[in-house]
Amino acid sequence: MENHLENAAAGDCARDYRVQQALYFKMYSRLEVQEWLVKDAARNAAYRQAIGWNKAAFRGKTVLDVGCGLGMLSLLAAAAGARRVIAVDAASIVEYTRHIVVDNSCADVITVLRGKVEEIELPEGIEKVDIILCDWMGYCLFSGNMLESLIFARDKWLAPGGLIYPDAAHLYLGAITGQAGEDLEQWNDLYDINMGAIRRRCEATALLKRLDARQLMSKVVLVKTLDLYTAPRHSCLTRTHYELKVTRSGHVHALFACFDVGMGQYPRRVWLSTSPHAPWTHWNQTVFHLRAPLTVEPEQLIRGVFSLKPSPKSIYGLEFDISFEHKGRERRAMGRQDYSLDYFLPQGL
Ligand SMILES: C[S@@+](CC[C@H](N)C(=O)[O-])C[C@H]1O[C@@H](n2cnc3c(N)ncnc32)[C@H](O)[C@@H]1O
Repeated sequence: MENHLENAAAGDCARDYRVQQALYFKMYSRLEVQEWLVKDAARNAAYRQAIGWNKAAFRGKTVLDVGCGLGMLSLLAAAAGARRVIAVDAASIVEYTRHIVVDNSCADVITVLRGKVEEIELPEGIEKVDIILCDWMGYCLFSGNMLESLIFARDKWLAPGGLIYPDAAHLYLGAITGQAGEDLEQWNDLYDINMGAIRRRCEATALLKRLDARQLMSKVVLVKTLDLYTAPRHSCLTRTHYELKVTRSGHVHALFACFDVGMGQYPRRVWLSTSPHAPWTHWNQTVFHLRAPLTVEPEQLIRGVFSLKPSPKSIYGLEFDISFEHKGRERRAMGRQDYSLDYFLPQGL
């Protein structure tokens, strides 16, 4: 009986996994989602520069574009002189990518394959690739779980000494104050209505927000570094102590995370940053609201442990466990909060 139940549960999991994956690729088949990416000016400028400034690395090379979408990175690689580009994506949008490739006179260089990178075969005669391009980063760097697909492709096909774009990533944590009306207090009395239920939801959700650099109350600190040449599977798992030094007096309403990725060879290396100081990207910043604000002064410390792991409920989501401690002039505050980040909800899809 127990076995039967276990098998049924395993069956449910597998079905749920397939449903989630189908929804994920359906989302990426929507034009507005791809449009959002190909119109993200800061993101595109970084890829354009990194590939365009490193033409020598691409000339005559075989390139694999993992999750090619509308093929922008493949086209940049072709323009940089790649001999052959294999563009792979499981979303149906790639039927348009085939036309884009033809319309840009690249059909002799770029081959578009529709399928999951974990399931496709490379075209005959290609055993290894010299370069892998992959825009794998999700919200808070790791949501979307695409890093696993990049690692799969790297281990299977990247030739010794081959290159990955981007090949390095850093995740940072900082403290912010809320803009007027943006802190959680607003939900207690919104036009005389108690919306405390939303407040409680916000306290348990990692929210995607476009922060203004003037909201920063501390410098950011590094909580994760990744070298994509060596990163093992499940690299998103993180548990690290952090220490934020406050830079000015006021109230800290939330912690936030942002990331950057590096690509290209020195001295023509390019960094794509999602910091509030950098130009806006579709990744925004990820905000972790505190239940109660901290009253802080310059040089004081907010310290604690930042933990991140894949969501047990969603292949593409993340869960965070963040503790903090702050010794203010008047009182000592300590706390620990859990947050989840669902891949689908933030885009409202
Ligand atoms: C963030 S988009 C990037 C699109 C494109 N590279 C660009 O830069 O505009 C990620 C793409 O990867 C695709 N993708 C994600 N995981 C994949 C996998 N395991 N196999 C094939 N395609 C995948 C998605 O369908 C989506 O189109």
